[in-house]
Amino acid sequence: MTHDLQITGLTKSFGPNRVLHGIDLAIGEGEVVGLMGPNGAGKSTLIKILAGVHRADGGAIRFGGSPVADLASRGDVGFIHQDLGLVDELSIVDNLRLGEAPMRRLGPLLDHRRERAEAAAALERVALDCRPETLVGDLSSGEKTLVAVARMLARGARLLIVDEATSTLPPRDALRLVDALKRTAQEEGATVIMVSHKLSEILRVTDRVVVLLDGRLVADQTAVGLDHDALVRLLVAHEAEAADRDAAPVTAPPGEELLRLEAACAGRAGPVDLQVRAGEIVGLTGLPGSGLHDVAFLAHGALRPRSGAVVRAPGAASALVPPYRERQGGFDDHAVRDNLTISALERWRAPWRLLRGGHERRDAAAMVGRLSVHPADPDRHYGELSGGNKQKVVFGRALFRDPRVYVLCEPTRGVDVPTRREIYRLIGELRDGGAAVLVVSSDFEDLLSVADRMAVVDDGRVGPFRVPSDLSDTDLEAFI
Ligand SMILES: Nc1ncnc2c1ncn2[C@@H]1O[C@H](COP(=O)(O)OP(=O)(O)OP(=O)(O)O)[C@@H](O)[C@H]1O
Repeated sequence: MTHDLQITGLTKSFGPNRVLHGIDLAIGEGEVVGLMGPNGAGKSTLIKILAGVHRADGGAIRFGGSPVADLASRGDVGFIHQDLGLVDELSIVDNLRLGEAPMRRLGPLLDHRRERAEAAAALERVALDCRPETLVGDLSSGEKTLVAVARMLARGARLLIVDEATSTLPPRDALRLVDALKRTAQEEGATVIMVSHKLSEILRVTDRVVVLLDGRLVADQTAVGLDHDALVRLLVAHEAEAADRDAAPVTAPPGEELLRLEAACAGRAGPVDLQVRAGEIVGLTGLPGSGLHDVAFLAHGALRPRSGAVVRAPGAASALVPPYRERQGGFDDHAVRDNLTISALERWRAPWRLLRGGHERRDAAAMVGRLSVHPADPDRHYGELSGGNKQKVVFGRALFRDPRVYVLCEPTRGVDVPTRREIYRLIGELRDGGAAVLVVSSDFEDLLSVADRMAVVDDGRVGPFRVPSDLSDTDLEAFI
């Protein structure tokens, strides 16, 4: 059978909220299609309908010419989400075989040799140079994603649907993954649908770009000849502004020191020496496992130093945007408003400890507007927001605390292009308002856009600082 996918007139509402307005999309065998669009556009909802998590209200899905309700539990379709469904404590070969009948030689004798040989062949298909006996827990996040892809391919997947799997990966791992997907399409004729906000990935590997906006398909065009600016225009539907890298000029020299780490050690970080002054944005980048986020937790005070010291100027409070909004982000069953204001309730306290509910509501609504949270309804449950919109709420919560020190981990993870710019602008505003800002991001493009000086964290230590505008293309390649 063929493995082309045809979606016609697909609709979906959550309560009164229509999220997909009749999507028509046909994807041919062997195509690599980038599915893009702003936060809350309906991309994940579409993928979740294909995966059988949600049921469409109307429309039809045909796969290989036959009508299907969804593509769940089909061997020839593989879904890759951020949760890869791998078991860290098992080897690669055991993970590849998980849920399958063991290979046997004769009677009860197991054929481990054949299992290993097949695992090695599966790893070769995704260009992962690891021994099949390696424990999955010892792999980097990118390597784990490649194992998940290898498992799908080994089970006969011909259509791979990849939903923001690269947003938590460092650049080098993200490139390995998208290149592996491209190769399976080119060499094996597999079809790939890839949801991503990362323009460079989309431009690197896709044949075609499809854009969703407010639940409607607003653009569907070949990626051939598409460059960065044209893609941005397609996404933001207006003239591309100056390249992100040119943003945020330094306005005033930094002032007093607000945060200092002195040979501080905690978790995987240390010893770290670092100063951040008022009116300055300091950027740190690094690979997962480098201790990057532990430096952030130390700086914020979420990790106590086991040796050395973390010193903040008297009265200088700190706010943290944590790196993993799924686990550390917010309270799913509470309103967006509560999630925004919870860490700063003192702002709205009246005498006798009463909360000025009206002021709180008004300010939360203004923050929802300022960060373009979609839908713009502070009473909506946080758990109902799309991933990128959750990220905006977590950012807004830090802004409400209005501290003098900000520690922002992965501040743009999963956010769309216009919001990424808005967040860069806000970070610039914090600096210009006299805050000390530490941006900790495995996406070094964040730092190129906002940081006044930046360094790489490796093996828990902070390397030499560089000014982003002084970095040559060779320096940038070294970052990737
Ligand atoms: N379980 C749910 N209940 C109610 N509304 C929901 C639910 N899931 C999604 N929505 C709403 O559907 C809309 C589309 O969300 P979806 O997650 O599909 O967006 P997205 O394009 O994937 O965004 P992002 O880029 O931020 O991940 C949003 O307005 C979201 O609030």
